[in-house]
Amino acid sequence: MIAVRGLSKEYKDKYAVKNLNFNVGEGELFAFLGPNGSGKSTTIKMMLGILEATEGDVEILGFKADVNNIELKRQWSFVPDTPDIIGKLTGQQYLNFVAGVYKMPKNLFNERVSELLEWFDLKNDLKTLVEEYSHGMRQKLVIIGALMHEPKVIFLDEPNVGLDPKSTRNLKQYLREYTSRGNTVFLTTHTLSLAEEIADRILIIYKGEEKATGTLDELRQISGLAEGTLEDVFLHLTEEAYSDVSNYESGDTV
Ligand SMILES: Nc1ncnc2c1ncn2[C@@H]1O[C@H](COP(=O)(O)OP(=O)(O)OP(=O)(O)O)[C@@H](O)[C@H]1O
Repeated sequence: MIAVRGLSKEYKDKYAVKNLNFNVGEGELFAFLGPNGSGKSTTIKMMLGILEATEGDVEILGFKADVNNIELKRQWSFVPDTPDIIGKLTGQQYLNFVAGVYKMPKNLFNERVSELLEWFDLKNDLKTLVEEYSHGMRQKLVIIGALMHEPKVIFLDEPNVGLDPKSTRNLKQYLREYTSRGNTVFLTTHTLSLAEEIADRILIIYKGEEKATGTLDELRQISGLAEGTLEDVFLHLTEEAYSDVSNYESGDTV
């Protein structure tokens, strides 16, 4: 479903992402984790064809990533880390607009949207202007818009930011059911418990480079923490990122 080969991005003389290689299979929920600034957003943007790679290739559903490939775009969608929607639309108008872009038949649209509105508890807010929505409500509306045409592949960049506990739980359950129907999820999150709960495989990126990839059990083996949580494993594998703080001595200027 997704194949990434030798993917790199260089800014001036610094690599934001260096030589990433991985595959994500049909029906797989793949979590892409890393500390702040490790290269996650840069990688997603290159995977979607929004940002040009310095080196390497990405294939989604067998096609080279290209935002202008409309046929391919109907088969994937993207939930960005900030839910920017035109505020002057109501929730219903936004969903109608997205359905038009994806050319969804009306009865399929009605069926899917009412199901998703139940899942994400937004059905009483559709007549409200988006500019009056809270952050979490906007996030849920973007998620519904991205899921309603049931794309074969969905990319979610920190989708749970701003969601309340019930919505986060519903999102987790929905994504599991979604992959059980053969669809593929590519997820970034800083909420390691969420990834631990639902991911089939996990890639940890650090300073632009792959640190480890595998199931949680495989990551435990790689890190030598047989009983560790994903948080233990993650902090161990990205130790330098956190131990930098302990190198600070009083009297140092920052
Ligand atoms: N336009 C740019 N010009 C120069 N450097 C950039 C640019 N965009 C990103 N970077 C650098 O690339 C690196 C990776 O950034 P990126 O946004 O991909 O990280 P991230 O893992 O998504 O971080 P976060 O978890 O904070 O969202 C960082 O060092 C960042 O400063």
